[in-house]
Amino acid sequence: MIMDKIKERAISRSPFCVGIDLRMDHVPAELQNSFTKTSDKLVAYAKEAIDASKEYAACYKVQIACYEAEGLDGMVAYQQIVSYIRSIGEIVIADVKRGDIGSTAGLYAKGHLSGDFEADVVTLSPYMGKDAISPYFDFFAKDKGAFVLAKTSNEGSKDFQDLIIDGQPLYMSVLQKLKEWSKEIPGDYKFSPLGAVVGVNELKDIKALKENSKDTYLLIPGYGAQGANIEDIRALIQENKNGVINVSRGYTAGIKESDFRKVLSQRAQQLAKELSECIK
Ligand SMILES: O=c1ccn([C@@H]2O[C@H](COP(=O)(O)O)[C@@H](O)[C@H]2O)c(=O)[nH]1
Repeated sequence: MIMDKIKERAISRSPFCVGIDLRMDHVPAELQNSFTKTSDKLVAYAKEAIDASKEYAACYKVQIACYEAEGLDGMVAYQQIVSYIRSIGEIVIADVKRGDIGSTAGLYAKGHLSGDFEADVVTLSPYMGKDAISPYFDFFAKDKGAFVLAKTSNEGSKDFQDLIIDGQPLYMSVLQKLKEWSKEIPGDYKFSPLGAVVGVNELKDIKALKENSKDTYLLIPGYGAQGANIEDIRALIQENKNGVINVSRGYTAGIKESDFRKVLSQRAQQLAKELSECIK
């Protein structure tokens, strides 16, 4: 199943989850000048970034906000980038952070796990509870999955996620619910298709967190641009190597050199090397 596939690639390549979070000012001059349409510029740079990293990537994560911000043409780029990643046999996480009542969740599930915008995995918010998550289960039989926000990497994660309820932080209850709900998901897998997003930037009770995320596959954001380091991530990932690490801006942003292909390739290689330390 999907999380096991991501794990296999994390082991055989590296645990680098390549973030394709492109802003227009990330696109190098050569590509800016070669195309007129925003979508063509974004897709051209995305393909360069994907091709330069595919040897090392466990999976890709595409942040939909980057493309929504560019309007209709941005969404054309989003669609082409997501389908390009799948067309070359790579795994794509749609970072869409959805969460709504069941009937609406079913539509989001259909929209992002099939059809024009088909990805392999989506990110979801658990705030609205089980009926906002369970409509995605129907797609898990088709080798799809979801990463549910448990403890996010931003400072504001403490506002709600750290609230002590029944003697433990709320994010711990999210992890426990994911384990409970996973028992209802049929299929032959080691890691449930229901994974969790856990950032290490604002973590306190790592021991309890590890206890509650033993059998859950993790998507770990926050490395580099947001300040998380290798040691923090090493302390979170367990012996069963239960996680991938996302880097977005640290890979694609701020390349001024005309030889941007070389820089992408160097960065991909370097990030893969660094991040591999987290699962040694
Ligand atoms: O807790 C979270 C959940 C999601 N994100 C997303 O991950 C990337 C991080 O980008 P960087 O440039 O590597 O900081 C971005 O798409 C966020 O929306 C997160 O950072 N933290």
